[in-house]
Amino acid sequence: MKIVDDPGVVAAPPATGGRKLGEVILDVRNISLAFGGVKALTDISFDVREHEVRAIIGPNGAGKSSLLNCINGVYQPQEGTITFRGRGFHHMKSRQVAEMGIARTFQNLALFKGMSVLDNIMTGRNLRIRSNLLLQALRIGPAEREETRHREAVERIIDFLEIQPYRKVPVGQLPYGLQKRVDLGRALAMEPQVLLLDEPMAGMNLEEKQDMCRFILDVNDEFGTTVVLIEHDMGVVMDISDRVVVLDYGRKIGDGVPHVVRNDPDVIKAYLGTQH
Ligand SMILES: Nc1ncnc2c1ncn2[C@@H]1O[C@H](COP(=O)(O)OP(=O)(O)OP(=O)(O)O)[C@@H](O)[C@H]1O
Repeated sequence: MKIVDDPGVVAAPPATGGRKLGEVILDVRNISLAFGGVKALTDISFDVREHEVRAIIGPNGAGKSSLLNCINGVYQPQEGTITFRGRGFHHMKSRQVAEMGIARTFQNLALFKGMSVLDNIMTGRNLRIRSNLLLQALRIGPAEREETRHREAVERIIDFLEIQPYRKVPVGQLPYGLQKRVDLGRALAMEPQVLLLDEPMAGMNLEEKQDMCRFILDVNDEFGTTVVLIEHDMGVVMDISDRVVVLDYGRKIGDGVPHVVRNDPDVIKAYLGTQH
């Protein structure tokens, strides 16, 4: 196994046009995860730097989603540690991880299809609602002011993602590409420091993919949000990511800047040479 890990690479100008990367914000060390006899992840280590776009690639079943699930508390790895800004978060529930500043989108959309775009994105604000349920229901005093603040934040996200015409439309009636955009909006509503995106471009046509790439880079740029994404489209990975982790059969087989990873023989053999 050859690890293409060059710690100096982040100092070099990234492919995406001179993004300045900060300190390590997320550090995954020696993570192993098994489901009964199935080893989903074996001894995985990698870090994510502040403001980075970090891609995770690998063939089907390589362990990519399991890795995101470990980071956001859906799965508890049997071994290893994960730290966020130097703070370990073993045995934290997904909600606590989200409150800490790590939001997630899912491979299969987790939206409420019968609810409007606006209300779906509003669900992302739940973490930030402070007033009690009774005040919220009565919409009085601080609860009313708070709701106004949340609605304004949601409207800003709707403008940012250019989905104003669909604000009141039930999400289930929108084309798939727009539903993915709403899903991104719901995650953004949590005001995350790190955004985990599980195949944000899956099932999209070329134009939808270009739009989604632009939005991801804009989020990264304008809000300074660090992005970790799983993606199968190699063109997208090469274009937008600063560094790439490559998994195969639950092990890390590559880690580095896109052009180095792309030319690594082990990666080519495991992933790039096969159809996905
Ligand atoms: N909840 C689970 N129970 C049992 N096995 C699981 C579970 N989740 C994942 N696995 C297994 O762990 C391994 C890694 O799966 P995972 O979904 O993380 O891969 P992936 O790289 O995201 O695949 P894909 O690209 O197909 O989404 C597979 O062998 C899978 O069958």
